[in-house]
Amino acid sequence: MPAALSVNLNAVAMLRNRRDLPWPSVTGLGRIALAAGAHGLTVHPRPDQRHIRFSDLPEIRALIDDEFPQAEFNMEGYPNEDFLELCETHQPEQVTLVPDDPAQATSDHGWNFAAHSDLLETSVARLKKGGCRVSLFCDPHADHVTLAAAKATGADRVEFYTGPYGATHDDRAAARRELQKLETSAQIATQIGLGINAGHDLTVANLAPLAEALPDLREVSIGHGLTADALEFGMAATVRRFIAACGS
Ligand SMILES: CC(=O)[C@@H](O)[C@H](O)COP(=O)(O)O
Ligand SMILES: NCC(=O)COP(=O)(O)O
Repeated sequence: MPAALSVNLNAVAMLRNRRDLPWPSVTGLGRIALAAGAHGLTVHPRPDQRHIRFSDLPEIRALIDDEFPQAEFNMEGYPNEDFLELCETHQPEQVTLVPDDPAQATSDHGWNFAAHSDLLETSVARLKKGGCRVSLFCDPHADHVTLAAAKATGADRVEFYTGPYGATHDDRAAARRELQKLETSAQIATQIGLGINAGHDLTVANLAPLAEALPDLREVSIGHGLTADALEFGMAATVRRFIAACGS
């Protein structure tokens, strides 16, 4: 079965937040993504709301419930009390717990599962009680001990952090080395019964080799590269609309 695509709306929200105006519409672009066949929508609301605002969450929940009931809402974040309460309120189908510090520009590493086992076990149990699937952000070179610690938290899946793979760009030898690490970790995860998600800096170019190397990949969440492509491939048609609006 091909990996499901969850479209991350953080980049759209960040663009929207440049002005005190309602466009680009986070929910509107979420609707376009789901109508085009995306399996779900991902948001990573951070405490400072610099991308997704907490006020976006009920609209996205309603979009899925009212128009795309088969789709999934995936909320990513650090499991502090505020985030856990947001999840309880908006009931995403999946929560991805990420070890982000509020000062971090973006997510750049997976959990140290053993060091944070108490926090993770408690959070996973609380979220699962509310009916969510729980995934934990995980380094791409995770070994058996690390993945066993992830499994021991009670989580359903891990999301492999693909930033280092994405950073290899067109260095094919480096990309192969990063893929090898992901492939090994993914095999261990599958053996011990953890589902596999992946995300960060994925693109059309690097997605196919990843999917081939990780046959059990369940879901990819993609925002930055997908939004960049949406701008690039939508630019010409948009310029034509504006030229037409300038008059003849
Ligand atoms: C968990 C993760 O990998 C992140 O990629 C994140 O959700 C991206 O968010 P930003 O686009 O806000 O950096
Ligand atoms: N979990 C990763 C994600 O949602 C999107 O990451 P990116 O494509 O914006 O790097």
